[in-house]
Amino acid sequence: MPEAKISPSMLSCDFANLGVEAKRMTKNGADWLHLDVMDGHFVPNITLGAPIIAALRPHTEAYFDCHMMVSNPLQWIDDVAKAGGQMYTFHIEATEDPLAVIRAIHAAGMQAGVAVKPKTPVEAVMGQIAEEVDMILIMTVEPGFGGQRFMAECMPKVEALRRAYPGLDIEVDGGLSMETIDASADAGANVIVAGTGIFKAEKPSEVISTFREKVNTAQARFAASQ
Ligand SMILES: O=C(CO)[C@H](O)[C@H](O)COP(=O)(O)O
Repeated sequence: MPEAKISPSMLSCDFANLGVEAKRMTKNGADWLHLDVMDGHFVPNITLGAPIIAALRPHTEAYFDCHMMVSNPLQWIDDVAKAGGQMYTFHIEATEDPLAVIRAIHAAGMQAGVAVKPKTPVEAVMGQIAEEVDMILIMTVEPGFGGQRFMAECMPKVEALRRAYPGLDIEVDGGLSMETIDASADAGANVIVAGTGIFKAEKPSEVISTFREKVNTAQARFAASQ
């Protein structure tokens, strides 16, 4: 049964204090840190890249969950691996040869994730791709910016994946909060990314522990029904 992993999106942190913010999240119970890499081409925004990941690496032992919103996913694999990235999640929409990208990520010593945008059908990552990746990310907003509305209409994709791949890590990202966690957990997601919902909360530790409890309860229910 895949366990809950809560991955605060550093997109919502104080970028002038990245190391302090990373430590604040792990102190509050975060399992992973979600690093949103944007290149200004795949999405209309620019955030951080390998040099900043490398600068952050000595400040925390947290697992670096790198979400690569870039138009050429092969280009950054070695840089991110050297910088200390551990999960390298690329977008299925950004490549014509996803298996080559997955294999290059594994060859660089990282885990491989594949992400799908809200309008991309889940079938695009099922079959051979799902069998080779370590995680599938179902975007619940259009990638590019934090603070957007959660798209519940993406939940059937999570349900279909969980039915087909009971042991797979399935991540959701975008608009996750105390109001939207139930829909995500009940659909079968076990890796929860939240920026605004955690960083802007009065008590981030309570949000993180609630997310974890809801995911683990839903996963146990799902396992019992198998
Ligand atoms: O990938 C992202 C945007 O592309 C962010 O991780 C995501 O939107 C998180 O922010 P929030 O929880 O505020 O929606």
